[in-house]
Amino acid sequence: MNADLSLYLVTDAALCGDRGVVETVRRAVDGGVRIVQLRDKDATDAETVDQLVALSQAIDGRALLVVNDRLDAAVAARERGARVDGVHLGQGDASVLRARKVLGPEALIGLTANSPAHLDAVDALPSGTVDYLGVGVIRPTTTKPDHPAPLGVEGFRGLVSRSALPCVAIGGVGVDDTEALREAGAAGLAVVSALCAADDPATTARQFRRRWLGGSVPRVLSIAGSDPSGGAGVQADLKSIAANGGYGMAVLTALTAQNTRGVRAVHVPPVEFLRAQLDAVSDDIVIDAVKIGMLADADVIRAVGAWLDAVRPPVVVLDPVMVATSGDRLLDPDAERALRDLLTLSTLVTPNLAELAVLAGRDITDWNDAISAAEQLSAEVRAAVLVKGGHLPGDEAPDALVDARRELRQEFTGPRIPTSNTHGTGCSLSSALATLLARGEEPEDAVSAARDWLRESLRAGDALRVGRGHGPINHFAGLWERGGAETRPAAGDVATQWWRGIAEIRTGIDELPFIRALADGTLERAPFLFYLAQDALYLREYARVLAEAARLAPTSDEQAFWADSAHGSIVGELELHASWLTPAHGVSAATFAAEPAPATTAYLDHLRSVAFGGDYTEVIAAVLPCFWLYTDLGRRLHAGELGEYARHAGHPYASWLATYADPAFEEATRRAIAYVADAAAQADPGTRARMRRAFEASSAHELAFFAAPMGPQRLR
Ligand SMILES: Nc1ncnc2c1ncn2[C@@H]1O[C@H](COP(=O)(O)OP(=O)(O)OP(=O)(O)O)[C@@H](O)[C@H]1O
Ligand SMILES: Cc1ncc(CO)c(N)n1
Ligand SMILES: [Mg+2]
Repeated sequence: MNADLSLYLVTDAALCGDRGVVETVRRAVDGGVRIVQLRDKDATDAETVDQLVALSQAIDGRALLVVNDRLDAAVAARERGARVDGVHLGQGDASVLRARKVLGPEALIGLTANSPAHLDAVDALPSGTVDYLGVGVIRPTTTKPDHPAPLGVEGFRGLVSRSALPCVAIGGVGVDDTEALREAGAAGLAVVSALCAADDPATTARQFRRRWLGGSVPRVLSIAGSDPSGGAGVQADLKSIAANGGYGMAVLTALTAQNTRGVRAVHVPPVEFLRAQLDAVSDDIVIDAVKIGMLADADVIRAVGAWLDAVRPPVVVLDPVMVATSGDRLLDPDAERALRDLLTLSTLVTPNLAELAVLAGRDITDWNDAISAAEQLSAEVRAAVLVKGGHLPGDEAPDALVDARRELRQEFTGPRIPTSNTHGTGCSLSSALATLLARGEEPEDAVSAARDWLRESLRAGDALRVGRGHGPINHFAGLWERGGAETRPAAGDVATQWWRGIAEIRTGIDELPFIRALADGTLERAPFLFYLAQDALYLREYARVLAEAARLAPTSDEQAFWADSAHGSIVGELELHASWLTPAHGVSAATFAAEPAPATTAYLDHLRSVAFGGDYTEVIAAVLPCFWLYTDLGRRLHAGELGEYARHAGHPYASWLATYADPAFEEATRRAIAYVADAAAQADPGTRARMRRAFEASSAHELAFFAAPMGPQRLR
């Protein structure tokens, strides 16, 4: 069996807690877990059968399901209609020979092995008895009380090198072990605590996936029609996949005779030949994502559906191509109905407005309508839906990502690019998304990165001069414009873009009563003290996050810089206490040692969750607004831009104002911006999108933090 063992979840009911095993598994599979092992030593056989039935429903074929030890329960669950793919057996459990006999040649059978003697015993079995080995434990772990001495990565490497079978590393495996274990020869990571006890198993699973695939190239298959003019169909898909860093493959559903002005003819090869293409790819190659485009007719749809059901790639992006940009129908009405069944096998569906109306079975008259139709469709087919606003009238080209299961509803807006060269935008977008999702990007980040890339490609389309109708986009604009293999934006452009992106937040800060009163000298003592006390609480924790940035820094310059900044924050915190806790100010220690306000807690939670994720680039993006917004505000206050009185020597808080207009602080901010912008410019598009999200979230928290001293919370 050509199973993808890369991310293997082993359940532990106690660690799943109130969320329960079923919900934990559902979310972990959403995030890219490829194989689930039900392991519950305390459950009775009858309970195990019930759990297998429930898990099989939650997994819904998206990952493999095996059970630890309980061969009879596996058989009984199969009799009740559950899809149980196999068993994992320990050295002391039922014989693997018996398991193979009972479950059949297609079943997945795993065996625990943690010594050379175990490996020799496996070698002595008839070939085809065992599919993979679980080798561990890697580190000491509490989830297996009777575990043997930990192997560590080197012990694992030694055992794996002697094994002819794929080996999954198990026992105390955390996200930070990913690269070392992959490099040591692991076929996958078996994870218990890190996933079962995660806040959100989907996010953690994606983290594992990103790290596992880090540096490697995702293998992305397009199942679509051919457009000989090269702007749409598999031709566009292969270009998009390549432009977004994937290895592209293509299975043809249909050949069209079309150009930039329209479709002249369609030829659909026999469906047996489609099946032969699909099997040829999946029999040999692990597929990280599938993009589905034009499907021609109901037979083709059913063949693709059956193949998907058997292979279950981790990411399926379905672009329900029904009508070409030229207006030509690309699917017959019978097939439009069959298509709905395929949606339930998808991760993400990307209809344009007309397609969404057909799929949701209702009229769509405006953008709000479109979003609610997308929500309805998402709930019905249990997939995320990206509704595309490319065909809306007006100056905006919005898209909206909705996922009813996650109650997610996020809009992406941007000015419409003035061009008629939009042939194949839908194909290109969906393949870019498949590629980014295959790398484990969060769906929101994938959409944001794919849109940035698409917009750049749309802007460069006119210069291609292909055809006299709706011409194609330039998929490689980013690559070619900057010469050679350089696909990266300039650091300066990143900084400008990010700063512009928070313009509304900056204006919001300027307009706060607190800032206005600070600028014109009318700020009262109570809100100012409230602010300072919260700031002292904030700075202490902020220093810890800066220290984490120092810990993760790739160069000693950066390490020293963040460590200095951490030091500066602690000193700042102490100075705040020292300068205001004086009889002259009449402030008691009790007033100053206030409880954190909700805005403070929210900001710190955000910073800590980014720091806990352990990605240097995101941590420095998250700490940047605290430098940048303060320097900017300090400079403008000092220059009297927000009110003349801020310059007055008699300003009640003059000494405090001076600290933020300090040239040394300004220099630190300049360096922080440079480190973050350089890192973002060099990062892959997904990382860049995550960095930007962390930056924007911190900026929004800054606004809320400044609002708190005079906000409704405070006045309550
Ligand atoms: N002129 C434009 N400016 C900016 N973005 C655009 C423009 N036209 C389309 N887009 C974007 O292109 C993507 C495809 O949207 P569209 O609604 O055109 O899909 P589609 O009709 O499926 O495309 P296709 O005709 O290629 O099948 C969306 O992200 C949309 O926002
Ligand atoms: C082959 C093919 N697939 C999709 C589209 C949608 O643009 C097209 N025009 N041609
Ligand atoms: Mg389309």
